[in-house]
Amino acid sequence: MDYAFLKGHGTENDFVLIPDANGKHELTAEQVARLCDRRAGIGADGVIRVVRTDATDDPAAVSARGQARWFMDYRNSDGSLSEMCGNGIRVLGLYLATHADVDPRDPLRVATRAGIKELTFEGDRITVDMGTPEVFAETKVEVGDRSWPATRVSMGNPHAVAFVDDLADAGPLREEPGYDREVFPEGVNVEFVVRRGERHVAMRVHERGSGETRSCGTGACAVMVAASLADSAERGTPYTVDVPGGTLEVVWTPDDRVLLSGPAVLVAEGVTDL
Ligand SMILES: N[C@@H](CCC[C@H](N)C(=O)O)C(=O)O
Repeated sequence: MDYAFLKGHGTENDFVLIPDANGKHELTAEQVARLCDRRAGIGADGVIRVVRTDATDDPAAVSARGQARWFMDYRNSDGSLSEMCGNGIRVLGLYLATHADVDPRDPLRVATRAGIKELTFEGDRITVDMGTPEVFAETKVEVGDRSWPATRVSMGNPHAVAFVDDLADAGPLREEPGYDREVFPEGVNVEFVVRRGERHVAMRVHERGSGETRSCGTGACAVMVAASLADSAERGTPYTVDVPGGTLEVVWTPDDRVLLSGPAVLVAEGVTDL
């Protein structure tokens, strides 16, 4: 069956969007993997089904009815579900502001599996209020025979943030880094970070369910939280987070919310039967 799609990215973290206002296109894991296939499919780090909260029975959408009109049904490229995607939700916001009756002069509330998030638009920059981070006891991550202590942060989805001497230390990241499966029974996104200057870091990420990607919005937030704690930085101090695909800005506000800002781009739209 043919259905519409769009392709977009946020700092080169790329997504296939499936507009599904009326909830007619439930996706299987196999379908998501086909769409994300970079040779036989459209190619992406993940798929976002854009569905109205009153048109799906996903519990996160059901509980957001009356507070958010749209739900981000996010899948990693292997078909697995994730709670949250910081770049994806900004691309979804751009799609709604350009293709639906969403006025970008107003804040937009979007339901996710990690709760309702609010987006604000400023030209081609979109900011998402990611809510309050949770920081847990230190853990560790491994690549080959190397291992690093890591800060465990939840941005609604799980992250382990390791400060390294050089981003090349993580190697080609073709395989999933090692981590404590008791701490992360549902897998984890692993970030490798170096300092670039004051309140300025650079990272690489191995995403749960997608492999190494060129950016990760929730990952950038987790990295900023870990760096800010290590720096004992005053809340409200903006951090610049360089990712392979661009640059993101992250602020941890005095009222304990993490704001993620960066570009979002739509590059194509069409019809597929994948
Ligand atoms: N790229 C995303 C995160 C996508 C989900 C992640 N792989 C997970 O499984 O939690 C972002 O921009 O945050």
